[in-house]
Amino acid sequence: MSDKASILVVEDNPELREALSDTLEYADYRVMAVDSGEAALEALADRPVDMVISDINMDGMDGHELLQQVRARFPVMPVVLITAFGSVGSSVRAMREGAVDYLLKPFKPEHLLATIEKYLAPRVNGSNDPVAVEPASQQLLSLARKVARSDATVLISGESGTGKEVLAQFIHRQSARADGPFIAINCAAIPENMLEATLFGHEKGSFTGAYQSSPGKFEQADGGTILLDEISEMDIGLQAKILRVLQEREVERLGSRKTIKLDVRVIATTNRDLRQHVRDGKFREDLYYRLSVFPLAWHPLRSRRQDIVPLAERLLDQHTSRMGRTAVRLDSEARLALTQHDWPGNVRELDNVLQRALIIQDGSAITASCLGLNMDAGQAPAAPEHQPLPNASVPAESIGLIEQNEGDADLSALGNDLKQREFQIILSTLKQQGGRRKETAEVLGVSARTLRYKLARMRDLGILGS
Ligand SMILES: Nc1ncnc2c1ncn2[C@@H]1O[C@H](COP(=O)(O)OP(=O)(O)OP(=O)(O)O)[C@@H](O)[C@H]1O
Repeated sequence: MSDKASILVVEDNPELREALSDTLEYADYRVMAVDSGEAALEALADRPVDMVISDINMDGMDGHELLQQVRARFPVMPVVLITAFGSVGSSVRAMREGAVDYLLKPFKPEHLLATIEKYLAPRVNGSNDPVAVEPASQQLLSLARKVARSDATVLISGESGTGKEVLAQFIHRQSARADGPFIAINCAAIPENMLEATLFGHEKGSFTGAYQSSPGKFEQADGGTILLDEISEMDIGLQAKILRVLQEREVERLGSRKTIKLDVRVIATTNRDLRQHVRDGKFREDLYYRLSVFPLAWHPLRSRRQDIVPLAERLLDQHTSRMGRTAVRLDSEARLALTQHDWPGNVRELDNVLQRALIIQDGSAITASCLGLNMDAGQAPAAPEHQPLPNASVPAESIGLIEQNEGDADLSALGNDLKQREFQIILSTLKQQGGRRKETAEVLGVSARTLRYKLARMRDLGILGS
């Protein structure tokens, strides 16, 4: 996958469009150029874009309206509007409506590039950064990026395997402490009687077996970040000591009276509802408030289905390159099966399923049957390889019926099963028609426009590649 940022240029003047595209391509951006607001929305539905640069004065949908539509669909997408010389009103309006900036015609290529650099988020598809395609995940990442710039304590919550540690590392890397250490400690994995010494360090002879002095994790993290993973599992007595460290920013090793000043950013994670834990008397309320200065929550994977396939592709890339194997892709039915599954074990479960699939798969593609997901109770079986041509009236009805529920983006809601079957029918018909959309629409008894819309939705969910 390319790591270049992708820019959508919207300009109805062909010469200017070409000049913009050339400048951007020359600067090593991936460029998509379209001539209208309507075409821009189609392009955005079709493939991932990092930034939109649009002219204001265009026939049909103008730049202001496009800005509104983009903001409604992709709230964190930076949009820069190009305004005509002298139209101060337009530029003010653009900023008020949420454009990150405007460019006044005529502008120099350097000015265009500097503006882009300023607003383009650091690439999130670098091999270590969290995958975030679902708008809610992108928002979380954008919040994380903002908080990274401060020294605020962060509490990351989320079910097990959602990516809390990945997010904590991301915050560290995005912070001014990036060159300092990142020290993670799993509070649930260390025996209770050892946790205190592990965190705070100890002096020689401070307890039986302490033959040498040793710094604790807090000291090791000095100048960097400490991650207190699964903090909810920490003994209530130790919680008081952590609170003191957070307040005083200093530690004392076990068996020592010397205080050691600390410069550490603290990130904690929990897969429990920490507030409930407080109500149950198992977690100190004062520590809870200290930690949750800036709370961030990962949704479970089943609530961010657009992340599933991109995550799967990232994980597959990582495994195949580690194994020295050539790249392996997911076929359409595998993508569908992945998107359908509810992932109670979140990304960790996804990773396990993919590793298992890599072992049993012997071609260059992973199919739905390699994943073994349809064996789970409650899952609709994946479409067979050669599904008979569906009766035209069935999908036509189902498409019409589902159309009424289009606003309902949560596939796990009622009607989920029907939608999944619809996707399977579209896929198998497309396959039978050799990918020809016109014929596929005819067989399904729907308009080309409806089919295009359905395919764009399937692409959004990662069921179809772009
Ligand atoms: N957004 C993401 N992008 C890339 N990889 C991810 C992402 N989220 C999770 N992973 C991968 O999934 C696995 C689980 O992630 P992680 O350990 O961060 O989860 P966790 O929420 O901290 O889990 P636990 O609560 O069980 O400790 C890791 O292998 C991680 O690399």
